[in-house]
Amino acid sequence: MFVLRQCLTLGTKSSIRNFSATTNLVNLTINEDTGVAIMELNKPPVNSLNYELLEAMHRTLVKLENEKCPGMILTSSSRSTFSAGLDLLEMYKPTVDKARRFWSMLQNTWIKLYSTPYPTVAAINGHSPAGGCLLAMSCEHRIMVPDKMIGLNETQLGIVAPQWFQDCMRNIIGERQAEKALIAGRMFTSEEALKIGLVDELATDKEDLMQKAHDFLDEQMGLPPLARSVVKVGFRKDTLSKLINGREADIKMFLDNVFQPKVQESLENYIQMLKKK
Ligand SMILES: CCCCCCCCCCCCC/C=C/C(=O)SCCNC(=O)CCNC(=O)[C@H](O)C(C)(C)COP(=O)(O)OP(=O)(O)OC[C@H]1O[C@@H](n2cnc3c(N)ncnc32)[C@H](O)[C@@H]1OP(=O)(O)O
Repeated sequence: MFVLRQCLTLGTKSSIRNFSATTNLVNLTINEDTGVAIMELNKPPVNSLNYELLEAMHRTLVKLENEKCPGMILTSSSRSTFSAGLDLLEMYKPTVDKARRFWSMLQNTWIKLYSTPYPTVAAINGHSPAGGCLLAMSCEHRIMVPDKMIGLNETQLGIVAPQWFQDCMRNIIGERQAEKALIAGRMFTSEEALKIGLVDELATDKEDLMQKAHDFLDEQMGLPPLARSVVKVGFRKDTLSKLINGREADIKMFLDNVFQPKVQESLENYIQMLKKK
């Protein structure tokens, strides 16, 4: 069961309720006046997406949906990184059961995030490679601080971004740009990402980032919510249905590939390179 611990109630002009999932991997703050939720990933040092973080995100998204959240900002407690993407240790020499459970939770979390009826904005306050970029792309709007990197870099690691990761990118930056970016496993600076439309706005610093995120939500929350969400989900339904109808095949793709000696070798070299940095 999703147990939430109420940590603090601030009686300021805009009352804010702070919650922490029992794991503390996700900090959830809800503004009592506006209902806007801030979901802050909190798995130091780089918010790598392991099973536990994905599960905490999933539970938080279910809670927000049940409570008819009007808008959500996704951000990170790390100073350097929004999310370093999938936790490489989840894919390095896992058991079959562990790998299956991990991939299935990744699917669950993405389906929930991509299909929220309420508006979502990624306040990207740090690097956002691979699975981190997927999270950002799953929100409706992306705002990023300068001088950070974002993109689907899987090819550079000797692995392949799954079809639904690729579809998310194609939906945002178009066929040609996505093809070039995915083949190269290209990481974009914040400024380059703005130029190709991978992010929508740049912010000067964290404060400006959060202000811009709230401004976006204010605008969206002024629209009739049902009409807004029908249009949103209509745009996303093909991408969603492809995964929802092909979940088992997607898990099989992951299991078939992740245990390939070449993939394991690439992962091992990459993990070692990161540790030596
Ligand atoms: C032959 C092919 C056939 C087909 C194959 C198909 C395969 C299909 C299956 C696979 C599909 C999977 C899709 C994958 C998606 C992903 O998301 S993979 C993850 C990609 N992520 C990255 O490349 C990011 C790697 N990290 C970084 O670049 C940097 O860490 C950073 C994010 C830019 C932050 O830099 P900095 O602040 O300098 O921190 P660091 O010192 O580098 O790191 C701190 C510690 O964190 C560890 N770490 C970093 N990233 C990860 C990670 N993703 N997972 C686990 N751990 C990570 C890093 O090792 C450091 O650890 P310590 O040294 O122990 O402190």
